[in-house]
Amino acid sequence: MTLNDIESWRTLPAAQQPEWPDNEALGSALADLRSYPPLVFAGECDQLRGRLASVAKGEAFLLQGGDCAETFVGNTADAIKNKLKTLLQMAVVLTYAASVPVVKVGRMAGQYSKPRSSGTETRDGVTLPSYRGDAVNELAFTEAARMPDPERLKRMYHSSSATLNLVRAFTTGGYADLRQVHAWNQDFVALSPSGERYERLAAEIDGAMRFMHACGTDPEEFRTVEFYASHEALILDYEDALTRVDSRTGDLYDVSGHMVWIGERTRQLDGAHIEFASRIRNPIGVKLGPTTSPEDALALIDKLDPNRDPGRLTFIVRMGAGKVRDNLPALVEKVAAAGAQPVWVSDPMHGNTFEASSGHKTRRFDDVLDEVKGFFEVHRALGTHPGGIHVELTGDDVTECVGGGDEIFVDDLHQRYETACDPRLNRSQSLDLAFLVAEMYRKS
Ligand SMILES: O=C[C@H](O)[C@H](O)COP(=O)(O)O
Ligand SMILES: C=C(OP(=O)(O)O)C(=O)O
Repeated sequence: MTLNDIESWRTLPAAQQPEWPDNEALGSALADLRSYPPLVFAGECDQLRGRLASVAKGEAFLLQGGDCAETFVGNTADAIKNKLKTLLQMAVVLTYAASVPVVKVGRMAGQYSKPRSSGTETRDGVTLPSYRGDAVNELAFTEAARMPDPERLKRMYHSSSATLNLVRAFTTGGYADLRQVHAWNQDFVALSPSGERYERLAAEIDGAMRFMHACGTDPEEFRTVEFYASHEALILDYEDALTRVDSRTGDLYDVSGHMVWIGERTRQLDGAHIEFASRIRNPIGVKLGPTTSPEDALALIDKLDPNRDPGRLTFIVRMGAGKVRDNLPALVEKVAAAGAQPVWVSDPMHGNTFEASSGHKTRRFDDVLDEVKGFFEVHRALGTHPGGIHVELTGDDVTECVGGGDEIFVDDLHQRYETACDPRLNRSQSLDLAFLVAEMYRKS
């Protein structure tokens, strides 16, 4: 393969791309990006594909989560640590309570662009381009802020690099050591019912580890955590500029993240995004919304995973709590009958968004839970593996989704509504979800 092989997407329609006002400035930003070092190593992408192959075979569970939209100003040490801590706590709950190895993938270090329902936003009679993520423009509602600026693509690279650097330090430098299982919860235990529940589980894990230590076993695996980065491959110019030929194999890898996914709005079979994804060797996710037909799913498999490589393709199902039980079975059945074995993951967020009476875009925790339940029920009935969850969450105590054990009401939403795009589960709601999913997993 040569870098020319990645360019085939350019001849096809590419949905949801920014309208850059200055092509010369875009060209210059892309040239800089092409000269930058990779953010991840192709070998790590292969390793993740191996882990996802275990998920596809029913031997592990995928936990994928993070912000709806990362932002440059929100990319602080505390925010990264809190998100990572939340994901580690969820993983511990799932690993211990469901007794299943958990593959940990952040929606982090690259989640800077957003597809939008409408290209423009109108407020008080003023219409401006929609916010498309910090990689493109700014959230502030002014003409200057909403103007796409390709220099932002370089900031996306640098912010992703900084996040990855800290995440790698935390996950290999001692912070993620399983002996810290209590420490991750210290600031939280007294604050929420799920924090207390977690504390009890952490005490059991502590006991088990002391027992193993006393027996002379102190596995190295407890000291570090394997953690991967993923984001939506939305802005194809950026992903293209970060694609490299792997010197080991000669294959193409998008080294902007370990795993990338194609969203519900850009997964057209004859579109540029699927073409781009078909050319790279990274593990690929594709969102499947409620209108997906079995034929769509099979065609996606033929295009993206013609060799039926377990771990190559993850279907991220986001149908909505009211639809998943009706629409998912035909997909899973036909895909299995065709001999394919993608990873099946539930995204219980994107099909359950609504506008609250307060005007905030929100989601009900109960709907989120119900969609995951429906997803598990379908797989249980068909004898297939409910491979994981994909969740929009933050480690901060925001008030963006209603419900949860530490209940948030519509009237609370204004208190800490901080997302740049869609509502995320806060830390308490995320842990609640992990406990409930662990129960479902055990039963299935
Ligand atoms: O995260 C997903 C989409 O980008 C988001 O739901 C789009 O939101 P919109 O419908 O407000 O454009
Ligand atoms: C845009 C997203 O989701 P979907 O493509 O499923 O709407 C997302 O996950 O950020």
